[in-house]
Amino acid sequence: MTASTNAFDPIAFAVPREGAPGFPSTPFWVPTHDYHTAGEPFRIVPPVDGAIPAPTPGLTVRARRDIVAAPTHPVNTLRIALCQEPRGHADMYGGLITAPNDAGAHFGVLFFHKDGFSTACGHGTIALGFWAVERGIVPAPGDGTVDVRIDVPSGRVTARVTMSAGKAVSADFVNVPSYALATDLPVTLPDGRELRADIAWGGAAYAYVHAPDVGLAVEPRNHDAFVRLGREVKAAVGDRGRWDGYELYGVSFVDALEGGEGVRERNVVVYGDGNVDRSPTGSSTAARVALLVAKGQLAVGSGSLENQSIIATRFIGVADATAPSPTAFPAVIPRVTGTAALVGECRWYIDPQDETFPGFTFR
Ligand SMILES: O=C(O)[C@H]1NCC[C@@H]1O
Repeated sequence: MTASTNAFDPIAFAVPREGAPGFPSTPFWVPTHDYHTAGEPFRIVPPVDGAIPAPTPGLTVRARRDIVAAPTHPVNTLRIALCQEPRGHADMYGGLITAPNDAGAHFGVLFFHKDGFSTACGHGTIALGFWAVERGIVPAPGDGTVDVRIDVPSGRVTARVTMSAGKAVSADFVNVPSYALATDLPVTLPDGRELRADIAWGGAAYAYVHAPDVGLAVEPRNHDAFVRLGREVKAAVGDRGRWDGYELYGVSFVDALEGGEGVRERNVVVYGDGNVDRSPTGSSTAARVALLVAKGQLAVGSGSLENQSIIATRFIGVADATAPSPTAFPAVIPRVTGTAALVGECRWYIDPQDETFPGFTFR
């Protein structure tokens, strides 16, 4: 197998170009650094030469996202090749490192999953904090904290990495302003069942449903049922879940946990088209914090949300500050704490002549 590592530079493609070349017709290799955050995969595609690209004046990460999301765009084809089978699976997730909006951030990222490019990703931000200090992209002290500033489609976020004895041990995802969009919306499932949903924004819009209302415990054995219900709730919420030009991204099925300090919940988020988050979902935890503040169950600067995932990993969410709100509900700056870990370094061979190219999934 002979193929150049540098045959395809996806970052160079994430700019508007007249007559831009399409996807390469010959095979090439793509290196990735693969992490998990609370069990959720995060496949990082670093720049081909290792150096963070310089900003393109006037071109934001949000604009780059909208460019590469076009169905025939070569970076969209690369997303499918890296995310779907045979190199990934229906619940794979990752991020392609790109230029920041300006010199105020260390780098930008285009988040991707099996269905497209998302606007927000808390678990990915936490993984990127670990990646940036472990790769020396952002210098870190042996002990203490360091802020990794990252431009994402929803705005500028921070991964505040805590270091101990030279190792990254946890990271805070400090999000864009987050706020409730609606509470107690009636939702009718295809079988006629009536539910109530709250909607909130944490860089992406989420609907929150009580898991007991659909008769399911938030446990791995129920994941297929949650996939079906997630799709049904998303369709039933419809345009009522649209915000900032984007459709409802995910549905969180929430169960209250007994005892302990503060608010304790276990949830599973079904995002995109039926994708199951193994982590508690960072951006949804952030939106949930804002929702709990709106409902008087958390306060800015006091109290916390312990948010567990379907596999019982956890994030801790707090509201650090208030922010101007574009809705009738209060806006807050949420901070969500979790941990990530390297699981491998890969070198993927992409052959456009392969019979399964660019990829496939069963759902
Ligand atoms: O943690 C998060 O915010 C992301 N995890 C998968 C779905 C979301 O984008």
